[in-house]
Amino acid sequence: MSADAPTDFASRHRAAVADRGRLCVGIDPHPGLLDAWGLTDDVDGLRRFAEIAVAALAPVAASIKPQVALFERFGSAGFAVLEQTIAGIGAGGSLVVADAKRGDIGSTMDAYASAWLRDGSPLCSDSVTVSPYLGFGSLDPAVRAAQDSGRGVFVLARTSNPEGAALQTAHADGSSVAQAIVDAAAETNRTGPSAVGLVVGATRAHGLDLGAVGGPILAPGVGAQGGTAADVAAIFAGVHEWVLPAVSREILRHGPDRTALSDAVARMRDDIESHLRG
Ligand SMILES: O=c1ccn([C@@H]2O[C@H](COP(=O)(O)O)[C@@H](O)[C@H]2O)c(=O)[nH]1
Repeated sequence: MSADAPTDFASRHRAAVADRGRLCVGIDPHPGLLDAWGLTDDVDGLRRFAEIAVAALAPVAASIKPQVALFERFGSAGFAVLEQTIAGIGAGGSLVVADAKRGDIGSTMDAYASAWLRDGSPLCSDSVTVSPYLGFGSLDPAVRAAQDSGRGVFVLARTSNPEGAALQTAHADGSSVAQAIVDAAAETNRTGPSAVGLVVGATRAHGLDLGAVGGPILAPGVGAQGGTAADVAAIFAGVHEWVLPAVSREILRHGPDRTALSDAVARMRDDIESHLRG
């Protein structure tokens, strides 16, 4: 790294967590949540939902994860709201995890890297979720863009949904598919700026050796999917310094009242911190 290279993503993540605690709050504007917040299931409702969520969450959460699919369902107007949401999260002091789960051949992956990780793009975020199932090496353009800019990628390794197990726990060359992804992430972080995080669900034991990863581990599945703070502590024993639990519906159900939303963040964060320290 040159002297003027940006701070790497892992360091930025650690600073955010030291300041605000280990929690990534999702902005997932599901139709049912729009309704529960008294909003219409259209782009006006989406915009209002996102504005309220950003105002309540961005000043308090270490990271915020907009679920891209729930903006994308409104087409270009939804993407315009997503752009405003990403800008608002950054202005509020949270790191943005764009949950877009992108993955393609390398040449196309380069375009995804430009969209989500390069300066000047209206969707540019601090990090983006990516799928390694076209081969870990296909992610290289995104990894390089992240390394060059102090941004990050979160690579799906062992997802929180039950359907993931058949593929991710399959064995090849003496290792599970998920472990091979973890090892590739660890090697990438060992040999360059630490820009690669993992997605490992907090819903069940993963059976992975995560000790060498050297980057944040985004752990969705707490709350609506059944995972608890105690599960996070148990499932991620040995890597507590890196785990970043991700919670969407369990926080958002407290809206639209902003104080209730930010109080829910504080309760969840404190519950997780007390289990991880205990
Ligand atoms: O393995 C994964 C990867 C991503 N997700 C995403 O996280 C949130 C979870 O929402 P909850 O309301 O807290 O259940 C959602 O955006 C998923 O797409 C995941 O759940 N599992």
